[in-house]
Amino acid sequence: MANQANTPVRRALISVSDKTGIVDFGRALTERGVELLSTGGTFRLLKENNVPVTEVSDYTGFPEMMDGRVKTLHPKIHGGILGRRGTDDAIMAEHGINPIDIVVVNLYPFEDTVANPDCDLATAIENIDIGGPTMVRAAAKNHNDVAIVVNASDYSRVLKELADNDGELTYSTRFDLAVKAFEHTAGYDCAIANYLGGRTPDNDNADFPRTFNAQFVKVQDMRYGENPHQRAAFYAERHPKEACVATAKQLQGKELSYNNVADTDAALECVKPFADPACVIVKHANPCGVAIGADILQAYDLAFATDPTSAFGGIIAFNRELDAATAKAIVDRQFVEVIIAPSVAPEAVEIVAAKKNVRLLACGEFDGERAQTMDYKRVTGGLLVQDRDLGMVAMEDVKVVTERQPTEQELNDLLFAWEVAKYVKSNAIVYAKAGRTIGVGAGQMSRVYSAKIAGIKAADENLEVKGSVMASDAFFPFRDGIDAAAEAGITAVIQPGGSMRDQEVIDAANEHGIAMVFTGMRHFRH
Ligand SMILES: NC(=O)c1ncn([C@@H]2O[C@H](COP(=O)(O)O)[C@@H](O)[C@H]2O)c1NC=O
Repeated sequence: MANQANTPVRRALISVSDKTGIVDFGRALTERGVELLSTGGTFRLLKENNVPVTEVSDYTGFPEMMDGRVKTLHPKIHGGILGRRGTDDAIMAEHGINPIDIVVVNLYPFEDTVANPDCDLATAIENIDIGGPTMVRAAAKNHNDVAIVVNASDYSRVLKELADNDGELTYSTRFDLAVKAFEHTAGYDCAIANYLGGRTPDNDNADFPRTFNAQFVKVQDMRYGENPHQRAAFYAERHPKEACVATAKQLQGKELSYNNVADTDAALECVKPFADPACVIVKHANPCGVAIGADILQAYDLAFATDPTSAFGGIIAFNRELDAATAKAIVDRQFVEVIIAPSVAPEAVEIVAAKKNVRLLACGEFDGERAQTMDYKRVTGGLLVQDRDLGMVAMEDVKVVTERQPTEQELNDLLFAWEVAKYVKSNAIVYAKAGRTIGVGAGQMSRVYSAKIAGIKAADENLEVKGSVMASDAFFPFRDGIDAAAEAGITAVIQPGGSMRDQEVIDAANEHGIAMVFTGMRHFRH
């Protein structure tokens, strides 16, 4: 039966690696009359700061030994934590075990240790905390009577509650702290299993451990998933390494939906690599308009003009602060689900407020630097794990394979189109001219149809394909794609190359006077 009553805090065990705030917290506990027990380093720090404290070894009668491998692993400690008040009182008294009412522990910094490329196995193993998680789990299990604090950010909350409740903690706080504690040790064990599981005789592959252990933290429950009959929630990494939708600040608007999150991610990822002011408009995970400009207003106008039909209800991402003029252009012109930018000018916030449902997000600055994290894709019964596609060719990496060299303008447009194609679902064909998309063909099962669709869309919006360049996310298996491009007026092509029939494709380009470059890198996206 859960003990829903408040429980008094009379004795604390404090053993922390990260000693941030511990002196103040320990002192505040003693000022409430709480008796402190503490391990070597923590004990010394508290004592140096004149906080009354007893060393665990004095209490147990056993010294810390084996270079700290055994400090708190003693029945007088674990009995004091695990003993059920009211049930185990007699046995505790018989063995001189005093109840410990609050455990304050954070663990050896295993993840930080192994993040150092010079860390060897012996160092990693010494940084696997044993006594700490044992106490954390014991206290969390016995949350009926004991509180467990694993994070310095909870010190003030605990002190406030003790002050408000005459030195007692409520059941809901103890339960919440206990769940946090199990989440903490679960994450800790994930890191250990991943590290060691990438170094076994049968799996010497540090980046792909024998079991895949990950921890994500819930950001929000969602009304539904991709469709209304699917349940959904959004989870984030504990420490995302770059600006992203998971940590973006929502300044206004309705709650983000499942599809909003997915599409906002697609838009933000696509806009990040551009150095010039850029705008990406995404619909159903594909960019339907992308442009760079002198400023983001010009970029937005050009991106919108690619495909105003699809931009309706789209997601718009920028790589510069959203200013008032651009905000006004958007809200005056179109229905938009989400706008995301590194920051939003106060006047722009006011302008978007006129459309109260529009979700407005500020994700923080990004400078083109991307973290090499993993991408996951669920399949029935399994999980595909791969590097994020951060590969990108530079101007000097591309190889001209045709008789005609691309002009400087064509080369700039080719690289622009190539950058966009990377974020278009395969088969991806992008027509571009002067730093803007002219037509996007996405997600077709044959490359030639993606090219046809890019052309149809451009024609529908009265955009002239003639004089544009074309990017293809993978090689052309036959010359038909080049023939179709020539007919549409494409003057230059960028593609990975590598087809059995590359020569046939090059010959076709030469026949049409098209300049073609190979990147040697493919960008499928499914
Ligand atoms: N071995 C033990 O019995 C043990 N008991 C507590 N610890 C850890 O020792 C650290 C604190 O040590 P110190 O107070 O000596 O700086 C904490 O991270 C705590 O989780 C232990 N260390 C590792 O297992």
